[in-house]
Order: sequence, then C-alpha cells, then structure tokens
Amino acid sequence: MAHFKEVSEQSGLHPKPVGLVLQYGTAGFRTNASQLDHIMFRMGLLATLRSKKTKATIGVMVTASHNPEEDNGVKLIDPMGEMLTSSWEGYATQLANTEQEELIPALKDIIEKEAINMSQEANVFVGKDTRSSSASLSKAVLDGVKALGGNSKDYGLVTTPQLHYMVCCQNTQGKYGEATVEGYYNKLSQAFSQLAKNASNRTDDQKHLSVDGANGIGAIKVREIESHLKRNLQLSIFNDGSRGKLNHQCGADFVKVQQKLPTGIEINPGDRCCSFDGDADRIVYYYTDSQGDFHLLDGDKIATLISTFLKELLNEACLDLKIAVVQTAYANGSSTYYLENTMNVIVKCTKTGVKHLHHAAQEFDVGVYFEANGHGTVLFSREAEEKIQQLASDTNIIDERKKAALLLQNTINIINQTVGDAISDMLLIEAILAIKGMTVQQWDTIYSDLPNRQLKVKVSDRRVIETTDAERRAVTPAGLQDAIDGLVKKYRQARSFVRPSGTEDVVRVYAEAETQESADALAHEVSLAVYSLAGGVGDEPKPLN
Ligand SMILES: CC(=O)N[C@H]1[C@@H](OP(=O)(O)O)O[C@H](CO)[C@@H](O)[C@@H]1O
Ligand SMILES: [Mg+2]
Repeated sequence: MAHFKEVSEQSGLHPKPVGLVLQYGTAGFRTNASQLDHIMFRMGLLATLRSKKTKATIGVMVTASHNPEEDNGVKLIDPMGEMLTSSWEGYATQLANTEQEELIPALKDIIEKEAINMSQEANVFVGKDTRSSSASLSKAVLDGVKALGGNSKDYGLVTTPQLHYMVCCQNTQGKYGEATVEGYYNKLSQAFSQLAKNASNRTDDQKHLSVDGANGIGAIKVREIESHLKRNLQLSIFNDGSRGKLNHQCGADFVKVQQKLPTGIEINPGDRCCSFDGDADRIVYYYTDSQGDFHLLDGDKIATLISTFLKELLNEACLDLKIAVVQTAYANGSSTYYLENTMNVIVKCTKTGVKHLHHAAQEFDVGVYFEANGHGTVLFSREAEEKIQQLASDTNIIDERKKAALLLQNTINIINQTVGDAISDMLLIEAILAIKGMTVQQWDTIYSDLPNRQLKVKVSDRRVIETTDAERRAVTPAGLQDAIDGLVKKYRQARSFVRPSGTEDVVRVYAEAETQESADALAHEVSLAVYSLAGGVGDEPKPLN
C-alpha cells in the first residue's frame, strides 16, 4: 500500500538501537538526545496518522523542557492545541519500541485499530527549542511526516506554547488567532496594551521586570515580543543564551526546587523577577528583601493572584459563572487553605502532569490551573466566553459592569488557553499587578507558604510505588504509607507524600511542615522509608544539614 515502501526505506536512515525501550511519559519522550533519532522519525509517522484520523493539523514539539542540554524529547499536540489524548500514548510507546523489521506491521496495526483512511490528507506543524540536538531531531520528525505522505510546516525555533497556539489557530480557521509567531505577538501585546490602560500612572520602576530566560528559547521569544509592548513593560533579560548553558543553575525548575536565585541575574532588593523554563511553558516569580532573603512566588501564588482578579471581575460584571482552581498534591497547603477558606473558590486536586489539570479545569466555566512549579493557564468555557463577549459589546450598559466585562475580554485574549505559557502568564501577571497597583511584596503577603522540601530517592524500580487519591497516598509497597503517616504525626502542620516521577528515574518525596527544619527532617525521614521499603539503590539518603 501507498507509502509503506518509503517508510521502510527511510526508517533505515533512522535506525532504532536494538533493545532500547522508552515510554511516552508525563510529557512525551525524554532522554539523552543520542537515543532519540528513531523516536523522532516515528513520532513524525504517528503525528501523520493522528492528523489523518482527526482530519486536523497536529503539532510535534522537539524539546526536553527543563532537562539538561544533553537531553531532548518530543511532545505531540492534538487539534485544539491540547496534549495528545492519552488513548494514543500507548501507540506512541508501541511505535517507539518496535524493532526495525516490525515497524510496518506496527503502523498497520494502528491504522486498522483506528480505522484510519490513508487517503485522507495530513498536516503536521513542527517546532523546536534551542538545544544543539534539536535541529537534526526535528529534521527526523519532518522525514517521518514526509515518508507517510503528510504535509508539514516547520516553525523552527518556537516555545512549546507558541506551537500549541499555532495548532489551535490553524484548526479553528483563525478564530483563535493567526497561526504565525507575529500573530501571536500581536494578539497578546494588544490585549496587554488594553489592560495596561486601566493602570494608573506607573513609574518606569514599576514597569520594570527582570527575566531569567534559562538560556533557552524563552529568552529569544520574550525579546521579540518586547518590541510590541510599546514600553508598557520594561524588561531586563538575563540568561539569554549568549553565554550560559541551558537550564544550568538557572530557569524556573532550578529556582523552584532550590528555592534560590538563578546564577547570571543581577538584581537589587525588592526588584520583581521571573524565571522561565527551557521551553517557556513554566514561570515563577521572586524577589530578595533588604536582608538578602529570597522570596519565591510559585505556581500556587500565581493561581491565587489570577483567580482573585478573575473572581473580582466576575462579581463586578454580575456574571454568574463558576470559577475553580485546579492544583496537584505539590500545591502548598497554605495556598489550598487560602483558596478554599478565604476566597471561597472550589479547589480540585489532580495527579501530576498538565494533561490531568487541563481536563479537570475544562469542567468549570472558568478553570484556573497551575502546578506548583509554575506551569498553568486559565480555561474559559464557550458559554463563559459568550456571556463575557455579549456584556462587553452591549451598547446599552456603560458602567462598572461593562468595564469589568471589557477587562475580562482582554484577559481572555492575553491568555494562551491551549497550555501553560510563560510569556502569556507573565503578561497577565504584570497586567494584574499594574491594574491593582500591587507590588510583588504585597502579592507575596496574600498568604505565607508552609516551609517545604522536595527530594529524590533512587530505587531499582520506581514502579513498585503505586499511589491513589491524586497521588497523595501510596498503596504499595506494603507498609510505606503507614510509615509516612507515622512520621508526619511527629511534626506540626505537616504533610508528606511520595510518587514515582514520570520524567526521571527517581521517586519524588515532598514534605511540608510548620518550620523549614521540620520540613527538611520529615522529607529526610520519608526518604529513608522509601529507601528501605521500596528498594533504594546507592548510598542511603543523607540528612540535609
Ligand atoms: C514535582 C514536579 O514538578 N513534577 C513535574 C515533572 O513531572 P514528574 O512526573 O514529577 O517527573 O515534570 C512534568 C513535566 O514537565 C511536570 O508536569 C511535573 O509537574
Ligand atoms: Mg517546560
């Protein structure tokens, strides 16, 4: 049949190392770049099949996000700009692990199971981050698409959320926006300018933000959008890739996990700063105080700021729309308490991984979702968008209600609803702070984080840990959860859980408690329990201090 001969020949140029097995994990495939050429070619094939199946454009992003420069990875993007549906993740894993000679039968199997019409046209958008391996790996994706007779468009260097945006624009025939990087900048920057008009006179200092670009794609793209912002926002960009190494001692993941400033940034006490991750789908804020102490405003603080802003606007607009915040087990206990008890919003907890949060957020009129690490966005239901649109364009009302509706309308336009987006989130946060006349310190005092600690434990097979209750409790191995419960009881305001990582070969341990000493001690003791009950390898975990 058509193209199989071509696939067979071409796949020989992208051979699979015999015996290599990889999984489509929390965020696609991710490992050392040297092992990924065949994966990329095959994901080009799979994206082509997915496009034929959905009769829509599919995206393929080559990136390993916050991983070190030597790694790479690939994520597939479904028609509305969301992550690949989980029912196809199995196919991705199958194709990835099939030995060379079984590739065509494996493809035919998917075609048959999904009843794919092979004469249907296929279109695939491809993007890549700044890793040195990304150029040849994205070429392998393009080869895969071509081999199966699909059309492709190579966007070259883009952030992950930009590619999600392009896919959504394309499949909504431009209703979501124009499927170009310029179109993306125009939509976001125009919405930002509109929102900024609602801020009272701001000094240059207040308009200033320091950005740590993680030496990655985000630095390039934030510089590009800066020129569209007409000095409504004044950026100093550090770690722009001209000297430092990608994600090395910098970027959102480093700042969140280490709870300290990235290297390569020069700031004064009180300056508002943010860090992107390696593919610019995450953002965290921070500042240092006059004592030099570091203060982090993570995804939880961002979710609180945004949901407060939206709830106030919905009230002012007298719109009866249900707003909810979606978090994971990593959300700081103080944030959950504040959202539920002070703000009175619905809070949902899902498993780790953006696809879970995204789906949960879709169930509400307005769903704000953020992982504590700074990956998140806001989703508006079609009904919510329509109600807001209607009120904003109602010529009979000229009052506070309409003003709120117009603010909501521009907020919708500034947000990338397809996926978490560091640039879009940054603009929204900057607009909210400007409109509310709020400093980063004032934002920080909305609630105080419980001190917390995240650790990793190496075990021989992390799958021995199975969890339940949105990963907050371990079901296996026997005795582990009882041990954790016993340890948690020793500390005040304490909570701890463990889960196998979906992106690294480790078990993650999280603990929070009334003091940093307690959180550190609890995290260490839980690590020891994991080490002894779940097959720890290497040296026993050492205390932090
Ligand atoms: C604790 C943590 O931050 N985990 C991250 C990390 O997943 P793990 O499954 O924990 O490795 O990478 C994911 C993909 O970027 C992200 O969605 C998630 O939040
Ligand atoms: Mg990322």
